[in-house]
Amino acid sequence: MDRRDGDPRCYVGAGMADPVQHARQIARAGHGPAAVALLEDAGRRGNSTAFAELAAWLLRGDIIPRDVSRARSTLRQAVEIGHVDAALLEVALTANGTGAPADWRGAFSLLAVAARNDPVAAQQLALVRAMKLDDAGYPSTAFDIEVLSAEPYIAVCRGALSAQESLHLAAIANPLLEPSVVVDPVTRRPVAHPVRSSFNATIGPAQETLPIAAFSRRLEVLTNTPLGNGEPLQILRYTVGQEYKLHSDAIPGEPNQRTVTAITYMNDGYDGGETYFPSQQIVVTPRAGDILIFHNTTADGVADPRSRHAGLPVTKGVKWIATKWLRNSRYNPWDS
Ligand SMILES: O=C(O)CCC(=O)C(=O)O
Ligand SMILES: [Fe+2]
Repeated sequence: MDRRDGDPRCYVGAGMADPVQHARQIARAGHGPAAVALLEDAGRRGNSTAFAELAAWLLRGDIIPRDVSRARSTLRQAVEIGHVDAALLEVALTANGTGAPADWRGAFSLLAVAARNDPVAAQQLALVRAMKLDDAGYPSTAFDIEVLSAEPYIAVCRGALSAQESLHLAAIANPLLEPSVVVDPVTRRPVAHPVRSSFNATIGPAQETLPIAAFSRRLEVLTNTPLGNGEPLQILRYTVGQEYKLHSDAIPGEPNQRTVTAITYMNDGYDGGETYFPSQQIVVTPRAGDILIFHNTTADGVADPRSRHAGLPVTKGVKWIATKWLRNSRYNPWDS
């Protein structure tokens, strides 16, 4: 590597071919402000990827300090000069209220604009158009809920996710799948553990497409829990032999407890994989589109051992679910 690689003066205005690569190099060498200046300059010259890259840095906060409202304005600049992925990211942040209040109608309009040129955006728009929603993206029709147990509360809502919506969730999650982890009770950090042998993907706020944002609002209604209390959606995939052994979704000693869980069965046609609550002797057989909702804590907020549950081993085929853990109070999804 050239000795001068770390010196920003060698790059700014040096006319090198790919300003994004150069900005990354400069940033890695510890010259964040020079890297930002390089991206801004390239963006102003019409390089939409440079603006999109800068917006990503501002959102992540790893290279330069996080600044979500500046990320939003930088993203706007990237979209204005035609960056298609930035357009979808802008939709996600507009709908979930990152850097500005959540604005469903604004997000829908942005997606409609993006859909004119981008088939991926067009497909997402068609999915949202097929939903029955109000002006804020909430379901405009009621869902029937079948209560399986009053105490602890365990209930099922049948047919609450369409096959197209399920495919969309799987398509977004598939490239993000990695071995599942659990929260370490001592360090509170995610760690691999034999209790949970599935693969999973976290759909963070930057990956939350408009169909997924609508789905989150549906879960808010079904769980009677504010949207802002939800952790990012987890998509889990279990192959033969994989399982989630008996556990509580509540986290020991956590002040902002996981009070409610919503598990959406994305497919069926596999063997095994039932969700089992031993203390209630309840076995829920997964059916594509059904949503299982249960409370993990008692009314006074402590972990309820009666809602301990397991995802039994899959014995044939592949099981896909979407799990939403909802907290007692607001949860910052960027913490995940
Ligand atoms: O796979 C299942 O049926 C249970 C999943 C589960 O317990 C969870 O995601 O918290
Ligand atoms: Fe669980």
